[in-house]
Amino acid sequence: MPENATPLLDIAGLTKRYPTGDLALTDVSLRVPPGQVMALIGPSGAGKSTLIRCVNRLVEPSSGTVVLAGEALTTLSRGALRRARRRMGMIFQEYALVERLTVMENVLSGRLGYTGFWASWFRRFPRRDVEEAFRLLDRVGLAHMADKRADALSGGQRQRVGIVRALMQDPALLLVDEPTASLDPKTSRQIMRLIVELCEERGLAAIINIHDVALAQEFARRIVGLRAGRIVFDGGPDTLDAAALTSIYGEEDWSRTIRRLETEENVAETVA
Ligand SMILES: Nc1ncnc2c1ncn2[C@@H]1O[C@H](COP(=O)(O)OP(=O)(O)OP(=O)(O)O)[C@@H](O)[C@H]1O
Repeated sequence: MPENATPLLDIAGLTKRYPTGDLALTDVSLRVPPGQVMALIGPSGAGKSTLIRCVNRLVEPSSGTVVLAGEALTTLSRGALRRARRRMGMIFQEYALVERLTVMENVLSGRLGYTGFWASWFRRFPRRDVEEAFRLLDRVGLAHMADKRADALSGGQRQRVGIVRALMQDPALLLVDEPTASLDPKTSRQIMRLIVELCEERGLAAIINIHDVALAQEFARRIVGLRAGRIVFDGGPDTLDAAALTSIYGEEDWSRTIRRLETEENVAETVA
């Protein structure tokens, strides 16, 4: 990013110490320009989830600042934070769908930050929200599942619903926490491809916490490596070589990990 470009997200000097004494993040600074899809990698316990959750204050930072589109999130009151969170769509590993509700109801719950509580309670969503939900479900190949209960879906389908629900918020930034952790390799690639395509289509930035280095390399334009709560790598996917991987994960034989992926799959071909 050019020095003078205004970032969408500007994290400066972020430190998080949990009440248990665990120091999860130390002085992390990171700027994400609009529309950039960034992968966050690092060993277990490096602080990836903590960093993502400090951005929308699901976890309260101990010190440092998080600024989204010019607004300092770290000092917002509860009400103001609730409004600011509309601009950040969160996608979780475990889908976090309400099992007994339909796909459509789960998707529309993405509008809860906009629709009043009682209107939501009585499921009175504006017509344009319902239309947008159908459009997005169609985009991810799930329009025919709108009336199915969430507990009838496969893992890949659930993650697609989670993605659509996050998009219903009309966010500027997606915070994605291990989106493929419970999925098979083929479905994982389809989900990553879908997230990246949707970000491109909608000019969305994303921070994707992902364990799979090959997937990160294939789909993200920028890779940030965390180790023990500090950023130790920040560069393009092509610069993630054995030395960089060693700095993130420690000594290991990386020759198999950094092989190029051989096959291209067509995400449109199957709805997982
Ligand atoms: N709620 C919590 N209370 C206390 N310590 C925590 C809490 N959550 C995380 N930690 C600690 O903070 C550090 C970073 O954890 P975090 O979950 O952010 O790492 P991670 O890189 O996302 O790991 P993983 O890849 O295994 O999910 C770890 O030492 C962890 O034990």
